[in-house]
Amino acid sequence: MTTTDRTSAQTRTVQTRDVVVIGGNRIPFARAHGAYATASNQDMLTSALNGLVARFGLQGQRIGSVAGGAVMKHSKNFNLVRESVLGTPLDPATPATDVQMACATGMEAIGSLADKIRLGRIESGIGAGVDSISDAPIVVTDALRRILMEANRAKTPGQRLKALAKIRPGHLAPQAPGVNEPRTGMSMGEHMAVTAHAWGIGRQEQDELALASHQNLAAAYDDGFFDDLVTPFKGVQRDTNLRADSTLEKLGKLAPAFGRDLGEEATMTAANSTALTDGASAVLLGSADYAEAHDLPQLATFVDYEQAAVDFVDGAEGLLMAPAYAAARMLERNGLTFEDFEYFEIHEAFASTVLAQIAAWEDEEFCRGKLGLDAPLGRIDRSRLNIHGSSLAAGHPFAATGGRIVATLAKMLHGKPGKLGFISVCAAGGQGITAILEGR
Ligand SMILES: CC(=O)SCCNC(=O)CCNC(=O)[C@H](O)C(C)(C)COP(=O)(O)OP(=O)(O)OC[C@H]1O[C@@H](n2cnc3c(N)ncnc32)[C@H](O)[C@@H]1OP(=O)(O)O
Repeated sequence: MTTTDRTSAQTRTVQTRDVVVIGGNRIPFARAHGAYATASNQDMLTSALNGLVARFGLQGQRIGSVAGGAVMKHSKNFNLVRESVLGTPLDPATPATDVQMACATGMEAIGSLADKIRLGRIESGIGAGVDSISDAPIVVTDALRRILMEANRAKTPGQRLKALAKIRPGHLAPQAPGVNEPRTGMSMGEHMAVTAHAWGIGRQEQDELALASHQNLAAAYDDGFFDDLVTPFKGVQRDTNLRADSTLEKLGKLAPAFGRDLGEEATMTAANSTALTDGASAVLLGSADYAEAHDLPQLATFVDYEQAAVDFVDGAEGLLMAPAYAAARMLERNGLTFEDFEYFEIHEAFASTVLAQIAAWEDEEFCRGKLGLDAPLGRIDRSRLNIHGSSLAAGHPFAATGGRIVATLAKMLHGKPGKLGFISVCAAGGQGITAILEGR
């Protein structure tokens, strides 16, 4: 495709080209405070990158750019991705960028790299993400922070002691880490409980979706689908959250975890919500020329992606509903409808997130009033949804989920030229990303 890029000084023609997904890799995801309790973000990300390097023979190569990040990050990890790259056999001249867009971090990293490749700025890129709940940074009180900074600036031992002597027991209370929205103080789960209730999403359908996620993921592992996508880490072979033996009956007995103030109408449990998880993923992208020159597979084309954000603070919209808007804009731009897609990968932040997005796309009033369409956006064929499992079963190490999804979908589309796959990932802050892949 050719586009004209006008600047004040000159007019130049920009040649854009296909971006191909070459393949992905991740470590198995592990429930928080479990198998990876002593692993850091850097340990996990380095391991996921090393797996990718080994799989595609990238040793010694200078990759155009590595972009990625973590949602929960220690301040010492200001250059997390660069430090992780330096722990791999990639050429140390490979630049790296830390990206952050909450649970859409991995998708944003991959999407922005795809744009750079499309424009010819780089030939290859690795989009990556990692998160550790087990190693979440613990924040101290403002008062203690100020005292420690003063002690740090002290020029003599006496000054340092004088500063430290100001510490009082009350200053030592740690601030517990949490997945709360700063503007509302509510957790993601509590926000989603409000949205699920507003959309009338029932307990049974949430439990069914959760059960299907576990069954599909277990089947995919058993069929060997993940043999080339997941490398063992710390002796773990499969995602530790996966429960192949779940039943609808067991799920139906669980007490509500969120929205308890709704009483009998509370529907969200530990099983139909994602578990707190540790893990990392990485995806290799390139121009078709790069893939050909290095004799690398071309699983799918990364066609397009779209960000959206909603105003959830005033309650006008659900916190995790931004992908509803991104999808409408992205489909319109590409002249597509849901009927054109072979597969749908919708991140299961909660079962109700998936179901509320689907309900919104089918709802005439929402689509006319909020999306500005003449009719509902369309139906999603549920037999094509998350067919190899998703976050409810695999777990959701926030920034690593985008890479898991892109690698899974690209592999599903491989050998199906022209077939399309749809991705939706919601994120904290009322944000979200959707994307389109096309089989090659
Ligand atoms: C943009 C986004 O992605 S937003 C999403 C961001 N992520 C989040 O907000 C994380 C949300 N999740 C959480 O906070 C936590 O996982 C919670 C609160 C839901 C649950 O936490 P916990 O209570 O520690 O969960 P736990 O694993 O102990 O499960 C509770 C019970 O449910 C049971 N259970 C959980 N899943 C299943 C299952 N699939 N099948 C059967 N039983 C299950 C457990 O066995 C446990 O039973 P027990 O009490 O008899 O031992």
